[in-house]
Amino acid sequence: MTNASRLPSLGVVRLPHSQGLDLPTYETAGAAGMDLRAAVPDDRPLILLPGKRALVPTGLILEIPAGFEGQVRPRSGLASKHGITCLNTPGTIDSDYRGEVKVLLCNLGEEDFAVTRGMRIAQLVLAPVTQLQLEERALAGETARGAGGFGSTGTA
Ligand SMILES: O=c1ccn([C@H]2C[C@H](O)[C@@H](COP(=O)(O)OP(=O)(O)OP(=O)(O)O)O2)c(=O)[nH]1
Repeated sequence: MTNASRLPSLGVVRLPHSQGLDLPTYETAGAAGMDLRAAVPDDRPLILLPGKRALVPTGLILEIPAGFEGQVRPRSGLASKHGITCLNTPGTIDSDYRGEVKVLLCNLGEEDFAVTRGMRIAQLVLAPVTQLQLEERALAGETARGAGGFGSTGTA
């Protein structure tokens, strides 16, 4: 049995505008994220002006197994070379979401950036999530930290 066949499966549906594009892929054996591709038209790249944002279609619907989420994260190369990031990073893909996965790209660089068809624009990390039940209490239990936070332990 290979490693891949032991993994829980991630369902994927290709919408018409992503036909012909490669599915998201783990680029290396140990990659945490699979790269998501832009499903923009071949003849109409999306031009992202400096300081602007755009919801970029992937043309994919995912069926993430219950107990997991998808995190849409920026690619560090695009960020360091062009200032391209995901505005809402990490974007959350809920396991019960059945709409098209989109990537909220933002151009923090100084130059126009062209998003072309098939460009690997972000990465999807699947992660386990836990839901807990909220239980209202009159007082919070005591701890050594108490209400200290936001730098209360210093930096040295
Ligand atoms: O980068 C993202 C973030 C979210 N989504 C989709 C999947 C997610 O399950 C849904 C809702 O996302 P979220 O909960 O972050 O958005 P919201 O603003 O709280 O909207 P809602 O009221 O629909 O939950 O939108 C994306 O396609 N890309």
